[in-house]
Amino acid sequence: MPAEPTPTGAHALSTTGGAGAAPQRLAQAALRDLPWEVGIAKPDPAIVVDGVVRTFGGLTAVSVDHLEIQRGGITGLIGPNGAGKTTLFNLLTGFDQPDGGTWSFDGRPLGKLAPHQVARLGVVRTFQLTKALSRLTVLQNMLLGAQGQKGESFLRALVPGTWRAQEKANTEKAMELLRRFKLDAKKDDFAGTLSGGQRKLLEMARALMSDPQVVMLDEPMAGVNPALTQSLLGHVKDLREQGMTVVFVEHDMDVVRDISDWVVVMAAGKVIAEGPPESISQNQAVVDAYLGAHHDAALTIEEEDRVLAEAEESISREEHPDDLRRPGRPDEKGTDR
Ligand SMILES: Nc1ncnc2c1ncn2[C@@H]1O[C@H](COP(=O)(O)OP(=O)(O)OP(=O)(O)O)[C@@H](O)[C@H]1O
Repeated sequence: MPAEPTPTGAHALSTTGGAGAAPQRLAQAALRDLPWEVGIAKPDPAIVVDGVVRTFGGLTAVSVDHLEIQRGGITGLIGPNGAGKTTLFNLLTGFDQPDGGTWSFDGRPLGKLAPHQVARLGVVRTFQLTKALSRLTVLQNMLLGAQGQKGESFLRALVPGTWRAQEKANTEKAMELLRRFKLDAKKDDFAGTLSGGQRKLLEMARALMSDPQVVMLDEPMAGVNPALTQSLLGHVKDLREQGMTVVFVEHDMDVVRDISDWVVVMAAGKVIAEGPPESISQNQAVVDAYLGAHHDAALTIEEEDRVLAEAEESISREEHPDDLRRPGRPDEKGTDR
């Protein structure tokens, strides 16, 4: 465990009140000086999770004892594949229900609410565009966002009359967002014709149609080319500048380090570490559970040797498929059985 910094900033925040300063700057300052402890209380939490457990058969996908997400900050959620990040997102936004536990936004319990109800309260998440959505235009997708992310019941939202009264205002808002995300020229294109990066931008823009206070982004940079990555990163930072609370799942540690004010690390369903980005690589539990196991980690010399030996073996097998008595194959030497 790293040495704990003195929590001067958090206390300074609560005593000075920071009159006139931007809320997001205060959030960042407060987070910077918090102890790096799992479950640590935040000065001004937007989301509080308590004892949330989700099992699938015998597998515990999520088991989070206590987690607070600071208002106005960007929190990165990382962990190896299968750690439970997406399941936690699903639970917090009403797309899945837990076996037990409670969670709240601004002190209001969010349990047992449907996704569009959670969205109406101000918490939205991005999710993969479905095939059906790809057959709607960019603008239609945006207008669906205004319906509070009903998701799969989008057909109902398209029935004339259910949204006509608000359509003009919503269209203006949608166009404004599309301009911001540089997608306005594509408003009449089918979403399915957009590139991966443009779809991510559309997802983010659509999430903003319901004026959220908390935005949860599930791998916003995945599949995005480097040119658009910078643009997406800029948009995520913009959300914070506008006072929103951002939680995002990401595998790319450079991205995590670049934009996170705070990082939460999950492994096997549990939060195993939290702290500012610079704390993460210093935490042995994280290195063991996450960085060491991660597919992006550089190979050690021993691993490289093993991979090379396996490749040579495989090439040799292809070149001499009939040579079953080749030396170096343990199962044929009769010694390893
Ligand atoms: N609907 C489901 N039915 C059965 N098991 C599930 C279901 N959803 C998730 N799981 C399991 O729960 C565990 C957590 O999965 P989850 O997708 O939340 O992990 P993750 O951290 O988001 O992983 P990744 O980084 O690969 O997206 C995994 O073992 C997964 O196989």
